Amino acid sequence: MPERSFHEEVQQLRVGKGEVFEGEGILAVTKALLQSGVSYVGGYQGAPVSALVDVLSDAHDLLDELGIHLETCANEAGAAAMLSASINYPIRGAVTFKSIVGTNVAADAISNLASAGVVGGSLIVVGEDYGEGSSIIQERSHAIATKSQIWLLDPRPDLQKVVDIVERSFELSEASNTPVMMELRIRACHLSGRFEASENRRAPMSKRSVIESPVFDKNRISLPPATYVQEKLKIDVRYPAAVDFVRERKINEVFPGEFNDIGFVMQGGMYNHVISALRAIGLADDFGNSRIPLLVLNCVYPLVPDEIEDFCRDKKAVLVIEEGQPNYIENDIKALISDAGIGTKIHGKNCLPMAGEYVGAVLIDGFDKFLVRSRPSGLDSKSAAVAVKSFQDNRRRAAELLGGPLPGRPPGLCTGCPERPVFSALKLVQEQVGKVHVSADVGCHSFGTLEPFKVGNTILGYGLGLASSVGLSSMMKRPIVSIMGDGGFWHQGLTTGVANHIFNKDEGVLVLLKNGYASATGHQHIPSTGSNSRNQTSDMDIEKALRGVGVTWIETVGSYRIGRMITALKRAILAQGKGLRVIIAEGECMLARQRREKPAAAARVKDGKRVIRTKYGVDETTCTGDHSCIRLSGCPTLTVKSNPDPLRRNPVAYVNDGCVGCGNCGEVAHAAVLCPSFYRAEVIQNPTFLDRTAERIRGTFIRFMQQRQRVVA
Ligand SMILES: O=C(O)C(=O)Cc1c[nH]c2ccccc12
Repeated sequence: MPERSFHEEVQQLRVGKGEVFEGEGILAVTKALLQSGVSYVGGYQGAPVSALVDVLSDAHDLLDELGIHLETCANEAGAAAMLSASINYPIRGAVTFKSIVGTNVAADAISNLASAGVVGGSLIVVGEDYGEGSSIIQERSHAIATKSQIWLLDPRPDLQKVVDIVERSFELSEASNTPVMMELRIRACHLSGRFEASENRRAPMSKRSVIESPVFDKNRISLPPATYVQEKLKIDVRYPAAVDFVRERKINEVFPGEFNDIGFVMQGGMYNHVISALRAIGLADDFGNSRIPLLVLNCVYPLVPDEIEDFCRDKKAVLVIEEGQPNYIENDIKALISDAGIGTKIHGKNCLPMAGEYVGAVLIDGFDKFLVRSRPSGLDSKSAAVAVKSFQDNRRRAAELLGGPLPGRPPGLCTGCPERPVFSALKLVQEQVGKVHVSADVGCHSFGTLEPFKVGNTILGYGLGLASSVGLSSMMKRPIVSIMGDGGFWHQGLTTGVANHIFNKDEGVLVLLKNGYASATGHQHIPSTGSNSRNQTSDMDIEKALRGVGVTWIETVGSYRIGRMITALKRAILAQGKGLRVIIAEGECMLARQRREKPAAAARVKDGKRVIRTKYGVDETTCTGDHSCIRLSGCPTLTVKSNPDPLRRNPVAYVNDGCVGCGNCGEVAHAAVLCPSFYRAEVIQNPTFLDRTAERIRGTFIRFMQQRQRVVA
């Protein structure tokens, strides 16, 4: 089961016309898709739109009733390719994935789709994973839209607006025969709110109302000479049609203010941040009314020239608020204003930083710079400056009180994670065979590159650990050890990594971490889970797939068996000349396992049944306080506490109550011949008569021995 279940929330997707829908951004998007009459939906999970894929999966009964096909895709390329259904047929569809990395994976299909053009509305909902909460490369989706000439919507984060923009997207797509992309930033995906719903619409063509005969149109094939015509169509027909639609349907919004000789033009997605920053310096009220006129671009590509000109014409200065780089929108607006012969001074990245998320404090600094440069009439520049200064003083004071920067908190593996012992083993085996280059991959295991393991020299993309090793492997003295999760394996790694490695007869070691899910994105099911998102069993198996493409050297080791893992790694590393050696490290994701087992154990305890929980601990009198166990583990429950011995000052290691009893700390201590201070305890709830009797006997014996010790002492 994925990390979050939306079984209750999806009931709201049935609400009808005039009813109020309350919930999260991603649920609102789903409802808007149903109201738009889509025939098919799909996607590949990734922050911040993982939960959108989960919502669609949890809503599969309703989707079925409406005749909507749902596909949980192998990767983003597969998801984008689904939109081909709308090239020849007037059917609407939507797919979702994260950007920018997911959009990169999808780029081939997006280019082909954009060139062929569509007759049915096609929407790509991208999670714009940019800024301080992001997990990936800092790039924008804007370039993807402009280079393929597909339209980019960036709705103001308000659920009614988001729903409206989804519905308009399909109309825009159909009016301009072009797929549309809608970017949702991290915070917008998880924004809660309400909107007035309308009825879900059944599509005229769907799996409940099938297409009688296929359409063939050679002009829709992406091959020359059609591709030459398609490029001309993009420029001469589709682009102007999109501009007209955006203008006529008033996709962008103007909010008047009182200081009319200045204004802000912003990406729609920036609106909430801008308003709260303005409010903090007294330039917006508590209801979100700005005193500075605003042009909010819910469509950031294409721009509507006359809208921009009309907004700017009577103003002496305008600030463009555009997050990330390069400053595409600002440069386009400068060109438009210059071509129109308008004298307005356009500011942007000269006041705001070129890179990084525009959080409140960043915006306030930028507004300050803009107001100083533009000197709007009627605004008491002193009062704004005073507000800005008091805000900046507070920040400075907070920094002083902290006395220094806060310690960094790199992400790490969860308590009991089956990947931790594998990284401990990889660290330990290098003491025996020498240092190896480790080619890391995307997934939870990418945290193996950070403290305390620091195992992993490069990361090149999802499922690309093995593929990225082959440029270097023939030049390395020792084999490269590549890492791949089962998520990455099915997303990309089987073909680009494994098959290609065998085909080229490359040398190397692959450690395949099989935890059963796409864990980092929220435990979505993958072929090696054993069932799909609808819980239909699947009989797909990594080992069979490996053998199918010609891998013969395969060893499966339980993830927590560090001694065995070291032996297997050593064997694989030393088997030079044997091609690809694969070690499958098998151990279910502990987070998923705990989510399943904890409620079951709690229910058994409640029923009065006997339940045993294993917990590890450190004998504080034996611990020397050198903390080598912590350096080889990084388990969040393995921490320190004051040394109870008044003669020793080093804090001792300590296992807190979060321990799930995976046994890694003890195994590591044993494999590394570290120290004998780890013990394993069994915590018995609802003990039986036998348990109590055994406990009494043990207690009596221990007390007897302790008394003897005191006598001897
Ligand atoms: O969900 C995330 O944060 C990820 O980075 C995972 C991910 C999903 N699709 C991808 C495509 C390329 C690289 C990473 C991912």
